[in-house]
Amino acid sequence: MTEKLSDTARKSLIDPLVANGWTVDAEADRIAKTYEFADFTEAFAFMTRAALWAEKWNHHPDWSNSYNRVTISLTTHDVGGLSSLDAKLARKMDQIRED
Ligand SMILES: C[C@H](O)[C@H](O)[C@H]1CNC2=NC(N)=NC(=O)C2=N1
Repeated sequence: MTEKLSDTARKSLIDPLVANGWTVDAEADRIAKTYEFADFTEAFAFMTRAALWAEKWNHHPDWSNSYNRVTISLTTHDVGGLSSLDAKLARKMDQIRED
C-alpha cells in the first residue's frame, strides 16, 4: 500500500537524495533534479532506460527534455505527495546516470 512519507521516512529516504542534488518543493511535495548529458542521444538513452523502470514499477516521472537536459519532477499522484516510490525511482535514476 502506497502512502505519504512520514517525517521519519523523509529523513532516511529524502535527505540522501538532497545530498545528491535533488531539491524538495515542500509546497507541492515533490522532488526535482535536472541532469545534463553530452548530447541528445545520451539524454534520450537515459530516458529510455528510466522509462522501463518506471513502467515496471508502475510509477511514472513528470519530466521534460530539451536537447541534452532532462528535467525530472517526482511525486505520487495517488497520495498527493511523496511516497517511497519517488525515492526508489530517484535512486534508480541516479544509478542509471552513473552507469
Ligand atoms: C492507475 C495507475 O496504476 C496509477 O495511476 C499509477 C500510475 N503511475 C503513477 N505515477 C506516479 N508518479 N504517481 C502515481 O500515483 C501513479 N499512479
